[in-house]
Amino acid sequence: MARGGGRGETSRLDESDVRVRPGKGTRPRSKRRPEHADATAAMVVGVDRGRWTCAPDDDPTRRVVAMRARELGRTPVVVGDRVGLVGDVSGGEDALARIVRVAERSSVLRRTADDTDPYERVVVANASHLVIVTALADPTPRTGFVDRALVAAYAGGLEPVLCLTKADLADPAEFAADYAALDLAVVVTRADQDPTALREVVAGRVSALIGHSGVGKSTLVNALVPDADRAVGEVSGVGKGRHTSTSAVALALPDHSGDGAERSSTRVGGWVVDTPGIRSFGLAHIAPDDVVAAFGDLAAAIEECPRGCGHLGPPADPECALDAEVAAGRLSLARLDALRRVLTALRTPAWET
Ligand SMILES: Nc1nc2c(ncn2[C@@H]2O[C@H](COP(=O)(O)OP(=O)(O)OP(=O)(O)O)[C@@H](O)[C@H]2O)c(=O)[nH]1
Ligand SMILES: [Zn+2]
Repeated sequence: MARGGGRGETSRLDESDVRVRPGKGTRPRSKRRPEHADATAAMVVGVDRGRWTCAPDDDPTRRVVAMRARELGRTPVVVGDRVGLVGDVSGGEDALARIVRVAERSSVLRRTADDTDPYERVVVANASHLVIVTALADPTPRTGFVDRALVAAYAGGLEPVLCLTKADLADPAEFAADYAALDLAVVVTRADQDPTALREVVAGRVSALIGHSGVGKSTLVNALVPDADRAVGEVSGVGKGRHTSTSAVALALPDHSGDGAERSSTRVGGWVVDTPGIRSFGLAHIAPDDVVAAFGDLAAAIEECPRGCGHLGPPADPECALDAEVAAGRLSLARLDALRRVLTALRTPAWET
């Protein structure tokens, strides 16, 4: 399921503190895995100044604050990471546990400050879906942002979902049509109606939500997570909103499995990771092949492309094998056009989107 920066290589691709040279893999750090057979399995739900807040699998409604065990060195630990905890995992007021293990990641959502930033930063690990939130109006939707988010999702092993908000202000048909050929789930929401379709997307899994300021992401998060209390319409950087508006946090969805009495008080119905800090994605470290690889059937086709093919077709890539796929009737032109528009985002600086 993991694609691109997925399983098996993520442990060496995710170093947030280390300079990453494009095109040259960093050496895998020798993993000293301490024998903490009794470690408590948990998921990281928040990070704040050297303290990680974790939700143990045996009771994900409990919150355990932990530090990183010294033997992990500077191994990055981010929201969504699956960790092993030892020490005081009671979750009591002054309790402090230690993270002794970080599992390999099945997906990574990365951001950089901009495309020239030499640092890659993983902000969310192990999310299966990336919900790209865009308003249909107020603010005007930007395909550039969506395309860059799609690249980040495909390359990081997340399944993208397009969430079009403020449907009371504009018709979603035209904007959605731009993406229809990508086989991507599109959900449409408006604040005066329950986001039922989105609930179904996020139920029982870990999803990351991203979107520009003002698109209505907090409104959605509050609808999905009744006690989330995300500040709506607050200007970032002012008062109480400031702290909550900068770092990713995983919020537990109510558990709707089983009915009534059967429902357990120690279960959650999935997680949504709100990412207020992410406004853009640095794509400098992503190759066109990483994106195409996310489209299973096309991965084999591009093996016929010349070396270094950017898959954009003529004039940039006149010998791209994807054109032959269209000619042979194995790929629709609409799908190829949509894919190429996303690939173009790789070549477009963030400030032009
Ligand atoms: N007309 C309309 N307005 C909406 C809808 N959803 C949210 N809004 C309004 O849009 C504004 C921004 O909504 P937020 O939920 O704060 O948006 P956000 O994306 O979280 O923005 P930040 O808090 O800046 O990150 C608020 O004034 C909301 O009331 C909608 O479906 N329709
Ligand atoms: Zn090609």
